[in-house]
Amino acid sequence: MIFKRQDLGIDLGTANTLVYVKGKGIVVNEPSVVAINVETEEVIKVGEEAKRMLGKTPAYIKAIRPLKDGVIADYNIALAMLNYFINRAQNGFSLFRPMVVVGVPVGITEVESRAILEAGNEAGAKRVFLIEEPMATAIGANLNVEEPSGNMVIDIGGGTTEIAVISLGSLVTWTSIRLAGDELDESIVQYVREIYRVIIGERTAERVKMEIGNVYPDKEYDELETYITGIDLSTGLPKKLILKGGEIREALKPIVMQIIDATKSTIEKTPPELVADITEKGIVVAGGGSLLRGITKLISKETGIDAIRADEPMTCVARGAGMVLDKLDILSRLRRNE
Ligand SMILES: Nc1ncnc2c1ncn2[C@@H]1O[C@H](COP(=O)(O)OP(=O)(O)OP(=O)(O)O)[C@@H](O)[C@H]1O
Repeated sequence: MIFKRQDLGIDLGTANTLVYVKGKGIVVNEPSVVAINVETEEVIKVGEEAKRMLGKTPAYIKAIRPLKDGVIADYNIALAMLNYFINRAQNGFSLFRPMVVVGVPVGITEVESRAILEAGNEAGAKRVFLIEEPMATAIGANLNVEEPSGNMVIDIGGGTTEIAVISLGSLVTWTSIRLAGDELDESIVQYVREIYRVIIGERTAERVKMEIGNVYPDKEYDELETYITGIDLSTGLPKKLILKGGEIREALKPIVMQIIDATKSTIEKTPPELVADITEKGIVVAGGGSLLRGITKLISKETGIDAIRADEPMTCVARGAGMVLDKLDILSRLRRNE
């Protein structure tokens, strides 16, 4: 039993859900996947164990990702997942209902934000606040978002890429595109199908991206390689292949260049004084996509502004969402349930 209220910051992500507890740090960091029994609708597994089942379930079990493009796609499953993670974060029963701050994409609609507010409430939160992901990222990356000076962040997640310039505690310019890690995986699936006539699943594609994915021309990256096994389209039988870093860079390029274009257009919309600040401080890159080899170099080359990967780039949103509970000025401006 817990006798003190424990407020939470949550990154309810398309790929991963993280929960930050004030004073304790990140206490939940698991894939946003739920396995259910389709006959009884009972939840079988949540998180890592459910992710291992993706693409490998018998007919009566379904492994579901309840978020798509950063928003709830399946309300009941998302609620079950949120419930489970909030309970885990609180380590069992608590006497007090927590205040919860959830990171959400900037481009979220009214209906989409209401779904998250309601799910948070039903999952036991006393009050739910929604913070725009780039703002949470910036706070989590320890940028001084309240000063009258431009700070630029790019958060490349699983479902969305969020780009924003922040000054005086608010977003000044931003772009949110529904193109991120999932689409990078999909481009690897397509590449292998087109070039080798072999079908692979999304989990294999994600592994390839993590092991040899790269976006900046470099001999060292060209030489990276990994093995995959897929199904040969012409025989219907398994086929082993070796994939090389150079070809994966080409496969990822169309998506990555759209992220670069969105970054450039955000800079173009930004007032010159703030661009001058950003040029001095650099662009902070976070989210799982910031781990792609060469991404900061590519952003620097394409924009002419230094890009730096945030420390612990995959936990920035959850940490920032938790830390904003102490920033009353910003907290008071966030969307919340009444
Ligand atoms: N080493 C790596 N190289 C490239 N991509 C990676 C690496 N590690 C993780 N990723 C990718 O990062 C993505 C997940 O990032 P993150 O957890 O920041 O997203 P999310 O918060 O769940 O998504 P969103 O913000 O879009 O809702 C996945 O697509 C994953 O494949």
